[in-house]
Amino acid sequence: MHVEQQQQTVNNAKKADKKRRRCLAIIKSDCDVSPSDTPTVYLAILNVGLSNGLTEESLLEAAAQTGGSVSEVAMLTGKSYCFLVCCSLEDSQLVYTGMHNVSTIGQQGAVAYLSYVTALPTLAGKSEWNKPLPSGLIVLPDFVSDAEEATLLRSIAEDGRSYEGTLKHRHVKHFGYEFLYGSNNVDPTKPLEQSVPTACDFLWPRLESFSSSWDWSTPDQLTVNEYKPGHGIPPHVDTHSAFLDPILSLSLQSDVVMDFRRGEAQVQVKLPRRSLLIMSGEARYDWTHGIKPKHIDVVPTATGSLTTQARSKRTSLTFRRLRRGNCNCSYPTLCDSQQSTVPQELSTTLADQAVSLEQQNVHEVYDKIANHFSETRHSPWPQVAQFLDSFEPESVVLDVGCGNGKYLGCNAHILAIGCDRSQGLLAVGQQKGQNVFRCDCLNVPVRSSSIDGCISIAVIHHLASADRRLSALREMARVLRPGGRALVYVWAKEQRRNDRKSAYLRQNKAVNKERTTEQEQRQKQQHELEQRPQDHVSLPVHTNRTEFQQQDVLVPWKTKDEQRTTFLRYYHVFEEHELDKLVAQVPEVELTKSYYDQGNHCVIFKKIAICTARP
Ligand SMILES: O=C(O)CCC(=O)C(=O)O
Ligand SMILES: [Fe+2]
Repeated sequence: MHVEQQQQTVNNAKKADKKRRRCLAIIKSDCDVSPSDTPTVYLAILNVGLSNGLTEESLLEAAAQTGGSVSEVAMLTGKSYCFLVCCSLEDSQLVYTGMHNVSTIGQQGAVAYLSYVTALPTLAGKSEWNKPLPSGLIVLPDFVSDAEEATLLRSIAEDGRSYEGTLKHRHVKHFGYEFLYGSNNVDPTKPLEQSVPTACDFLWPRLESFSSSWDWSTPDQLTVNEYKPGHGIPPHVDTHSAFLDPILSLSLQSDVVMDFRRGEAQVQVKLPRRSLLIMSGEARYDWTHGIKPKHIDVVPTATGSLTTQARSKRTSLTFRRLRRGNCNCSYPTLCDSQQSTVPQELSTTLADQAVSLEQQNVHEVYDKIANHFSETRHSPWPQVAQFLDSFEPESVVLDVGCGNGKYLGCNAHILAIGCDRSQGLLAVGQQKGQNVFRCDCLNVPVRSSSIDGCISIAVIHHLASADRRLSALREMARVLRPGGRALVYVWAKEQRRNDRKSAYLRQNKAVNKERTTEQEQRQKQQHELEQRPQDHVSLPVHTNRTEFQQQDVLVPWKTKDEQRTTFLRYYHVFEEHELDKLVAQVPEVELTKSYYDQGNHCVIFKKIAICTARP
């Protein structure tokens, strides 16, 4: 190493040390946490936290890259630090060396400084445990004895005729009816040969005293889940139309912590070994439940402090009764029987109202938000830039729906022209001297078969009917010369691939949440009401940074000015292969590539060189 480089490394370490000391002083005064000179399983992550855009997911991702296992994350509202509990001292050391003064995390990519600390702050996570339980949720401790636990486990293990399967994170077995994970439902016409084992019968009389709150009837379906330490179950609601209320879950062999969520609210519930969980009413219908895939849980002690608890193998018995019909609960949000409009009807209504809906909730909105929107759109997506680079010099390439024209300067060797509906967005490009003109993507004033290439990035998902989306593709096909190529991006309904969230989902919710005061929240709701399509079909307003529940939605855009007005933009988010199928309906082109890129479905197609000579 050169002397200069050595000097730089030393300086860098000194600087990091100084910053770390400053951060440690803050956590000492904020929450009385002291550093430890020797390794502990508790790590303070300094300089990054909820206040500068760090998410639990991105922190866990960075920690996982060091090879060390983490059992708990404690994020503190409004703080630029947070804490990790590692599974062992070795894990803690791996995370420490892998991340200290190395990892740049959080929304602004700040460097993380790490320090071992003697304990978690008492306030961290503790408030998690002081929340009221979701209404309708009951945990009955010691519902079965040790001996009964053993009997139940034996009877379940002995049964060879039940339906078994292994999911990614756990082993399952069904009695009475098979739960089909593909459709998240049961087939009531196909009872299994083996019904719920009679060895479970002693449980039902014990429930009599509670049954006044529900229409109690003996369960006819049992799902046995076996979790090894580190296994979990993703947050879900048991399909409303599949099962009645309540749902019971008996925990055997190990304690575990279950997370209940409703919107932004999250409640952790400890399920002790041999306890019975009853989910009824709101807890059954309106909250999701799930178990994080961890080895160790952080749980409250009798004295109210927090401690860690290693999981062992856990077997849960979930007892349910089939519904056989539609659900008419009063919690429509998660109810599969009560989705706001039947999709077929909705698409017909949308088609009828497409022009005015697009006018009000696309064109007018983009004209109003043009400047702010443009500020947030500067870096070209790499695969789009790569497509533009694949054209020969002097090629003519049209960007349909070019917005602020960020792709027009990507390849200096081609002639890039752009068009857009929004005058406001075009003005941004015009100021930069770009070749842009105003038109609708359904009527592009360009001669047929005249250009070499086309791109259309995040445009046709703003068209409110399948016919109109198809027409936009036809228009691109028309203007391409034979052999010309087009690239189209649309937003995907699915914002997660291979267990990885798209950038859209990964962006921190906490930051936005913190900025939203109650007054702003009220204002937002007011604006949303004003911006809702007045004479239009009622579309759901999507919650940003969450998965899409429907394909046709209104997505809020909040301006940055003092008013912080919320505008609603109409989107049709695409299912997998939906775009491919549209392309297949355009006879002049062939699909050359179809892929998924960061929450978007993307296609490349080519105009076929049709022989037009007649005999
Ligand atoms: O393991 C548990 O207690 C819950 C299982 C569960 O939620 C399910 O199978 O739907
Ligand atoms: Fe469940």
